[in-house]
Amino acid sequence: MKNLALLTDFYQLTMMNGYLNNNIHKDTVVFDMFFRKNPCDNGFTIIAGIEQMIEYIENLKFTEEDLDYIQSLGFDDLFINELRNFKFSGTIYGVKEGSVMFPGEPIIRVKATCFEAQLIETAILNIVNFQSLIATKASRICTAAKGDSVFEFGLRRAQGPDAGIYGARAAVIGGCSSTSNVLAGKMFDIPVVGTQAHSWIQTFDTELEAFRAYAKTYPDKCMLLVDTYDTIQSGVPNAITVFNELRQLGYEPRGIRIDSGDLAYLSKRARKMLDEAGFPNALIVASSDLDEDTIHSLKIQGAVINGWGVGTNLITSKDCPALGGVYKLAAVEKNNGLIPKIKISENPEKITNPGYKKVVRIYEKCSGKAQADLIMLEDEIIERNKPLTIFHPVYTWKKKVIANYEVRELLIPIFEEGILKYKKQSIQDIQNYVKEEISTLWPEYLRLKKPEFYKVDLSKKLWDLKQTMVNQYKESGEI
Ligand SMILES: Nc1ncnc2c1ncn2[C@@H]1O[C@H](COP(=O)(O)OP(=O)(O)OP(=O)(O)O)[C@@H](O)[C@H]1O
Ligand SMILES: O=P(O)(O)OC[C@H]1O[C@H](OP(=O)(O)OP(=O)(O)O)[C@H](O)[C@@H]1O
Ligand SMILES: O=C(O)c1cccnc1
Ligand SMILES: [Mg+2]
Repeated sequence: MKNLALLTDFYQLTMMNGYLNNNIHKDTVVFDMFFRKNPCDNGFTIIAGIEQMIEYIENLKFTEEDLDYIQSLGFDDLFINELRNFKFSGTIYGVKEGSVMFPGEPIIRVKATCFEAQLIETAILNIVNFQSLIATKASRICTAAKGDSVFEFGLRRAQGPDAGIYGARAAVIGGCSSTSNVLAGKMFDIPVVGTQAHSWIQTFDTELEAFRAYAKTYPDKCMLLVDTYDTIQSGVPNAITVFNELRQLGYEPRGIRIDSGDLAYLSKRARKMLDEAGFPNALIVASSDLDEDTIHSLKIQGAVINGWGVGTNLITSKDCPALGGVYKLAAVEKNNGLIPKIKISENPEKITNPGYKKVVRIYEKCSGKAQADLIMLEDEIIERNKPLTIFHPVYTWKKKVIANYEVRELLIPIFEEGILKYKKQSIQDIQNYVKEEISTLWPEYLRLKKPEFYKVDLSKKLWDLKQTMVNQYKESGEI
């Protein structure tokens, strides 16, 4: 990964310089990254970008050129010298890449000097927010496609090169089978696939010539774009002609792509024509401004489509263009102990959860399904042989007693005192992990429209701490 040391907001530098000036820059603090709302009103969020966050931290070093630039912004030698020796030496816990997470839960927990923890806020959010957004959008589209292959075709519409590259990675994590993006294919070992554009068909004098030329070059992977002129009158009949010629040469065609028109009607007609011509295995791929709603609707209409090429709406997450992950101070170290910190807000949902925390997922033993998540203070222990009572953090009378459960801690070590502990995984393994994670959720949380809210509760101890701190503030005006 390129040098991203300057990929931060200016105020992080001014605060770092201020901590240094006040000689508190080596004080340890704890920050949590979390989000408040699932993208696209989905029932969950898939976390992606953990490996890029790791690369960013590992490569975090200021070059002399960077330092010259920072100095030109008005900082003094003391600050520049401190930055010259910068190396991340803190501890980061986070969820495994591909985890399914919910609003309010710590996704990444940084314990580091305030100098270090402050610098990395912006890049962590930039990296993890975007990839998690696209992974979640991809998962919605793949859910609508019900197991059919979804091809990521969005590079030309992505918000710049990085979004195209990392969006393709996230799309595959979320369930897409491949990308058209060759650079992303190389960087992340993602399968790259493609058909041909209308320009290929238009370049030749006739559609039939164009199909023949393509089949000659790629006899064993011949997928033909049939909608340039008239899908039913010319595209599909010409494709069948060329498929018959290929078969005589001993090759089986791959199929056709339809990129415009009424995809339900055209796919049904095309399927019938291909079947009657003896090509029941020829695939029908559709593209054209698709998203989860259109795919869902096409399925209901009985469209006969085997694969879906999805570009713009996926790579830009068009209906929900940002995931609002935030990074909030939760504790500061004083006399070797961590003092919890809280951010008060008029909006109760925005009051942060104070303290050094962890998050656990509670699974029903018999079904293996996730029941609820519990945010707890790090030193709390669940006595696993006893029933567990959880309660709603706002409507506290809403209680649930869970017996026969298993518990899993979701935050795992990523860096311990600057040393990398996280084992990177192949993209295929991450995609499989996402599928496993989703399979632990009851179907109510998987609905694309109005999914059930998954329970994310606070432990009694954390809830008490939060109330005490809020009350203390309300009574004295101070924390
Ligand atoms: N049967 C269908 N039901 C619901 N939506 C459909 C159906 N068929 C196509 N669509 C969607 O309708 C939209 C049609 O787009 P548009 O009106 O731009 O025309 P087009 O068919 O793509 O033609 P062209 O590319 O020639 O302009 C696309 O978003 C497509 O996914
Ligand atoms: O529709 P999307 O989901 O963004 O998928 C990618 C689109 O990119 C290509 O055409 P392009 O949009 O460049 O031109 P066209 O729509 O005129 O075919 C392709 O044929 C798809 O239609
Ligand atoms: O290979 C394709 O068919 C393709 C690639 C990018 C965008 N649209 C289509
Ligand atoms: Mg288009």
